[in-house]
Amino acid sequence: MTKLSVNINKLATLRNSRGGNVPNLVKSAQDIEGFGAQGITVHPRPDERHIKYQDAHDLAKIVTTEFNIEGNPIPKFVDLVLATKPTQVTLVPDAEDAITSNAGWDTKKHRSFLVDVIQTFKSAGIRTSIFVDPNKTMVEGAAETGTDRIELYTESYAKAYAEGNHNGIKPFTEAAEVAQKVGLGINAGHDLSLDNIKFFKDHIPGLLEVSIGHALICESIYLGLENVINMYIHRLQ
Ligand SMILES: CC(=O)[C@@H](O)[C@H](O)COP(=O)(O)O
Ligand SMILES: NCC(=O)COP(=O)(O)O
Repeated sequence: MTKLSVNINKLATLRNSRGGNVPNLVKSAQDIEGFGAQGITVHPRPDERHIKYQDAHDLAKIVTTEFNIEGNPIPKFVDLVLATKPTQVTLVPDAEDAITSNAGWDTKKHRSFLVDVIQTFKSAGIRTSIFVDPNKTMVEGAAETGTDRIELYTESYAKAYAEGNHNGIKPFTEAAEVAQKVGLGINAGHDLSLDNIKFFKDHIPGLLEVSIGHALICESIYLGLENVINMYIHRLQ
């Protein structure tokens, strides 16, 4: 079975746009779990443009499924993860000014840095995953860092699939086969959606978990519109 971890960054974006606490992230996470999701993901960025560091503390107290914190392991992120002790930390090499994550780790170049930081998290009992492109060398390099899992960066697959090109899955299937050979668990994420998730799942052996945020929240808004508009109309009669 592949677990669904819902990334709630976008709910925080919405909340922050008005100040205040609507939508309430803690209640949303509890409801998302109640609706069947098997995990909650957050990706606090250094500027706290959506998830605030305090959100990670608050969520750590109430998430009963798998709590996954993603981010670039700068010192204050490392401290946050060690203080909140999520089920999993996913290391992402994103620049401070990146709009969203846009590349996986160069696991060869950053090997010794990754070995150290992964050891720090694993010693604290936190499962580790590192964000990588679907590239054989990078996946083999990931195995040398001591990480438990990799997260395959799926943007290129999602883009190709949206353009009707199903060959975009090939490097991901190959990367997953390499990961299985070297004993790494496999997660995936970025731009996965209701449209592309089934084909992805069907072609990735051993897919343990997907984290999905942007599309899932957009789909929820769109698929909820009719219901909510009808509720307003009913109250206005
Ligand atoms: C790591 C990853 O793939 C990202 O998709 C990320 O978690 C989303 O971050 P933003 O919500 O800031 O775009
Ligand atoms: N790790 C990927 C993630 O958490 C969500 O990415 P996206 O669905 O917001 O692109």
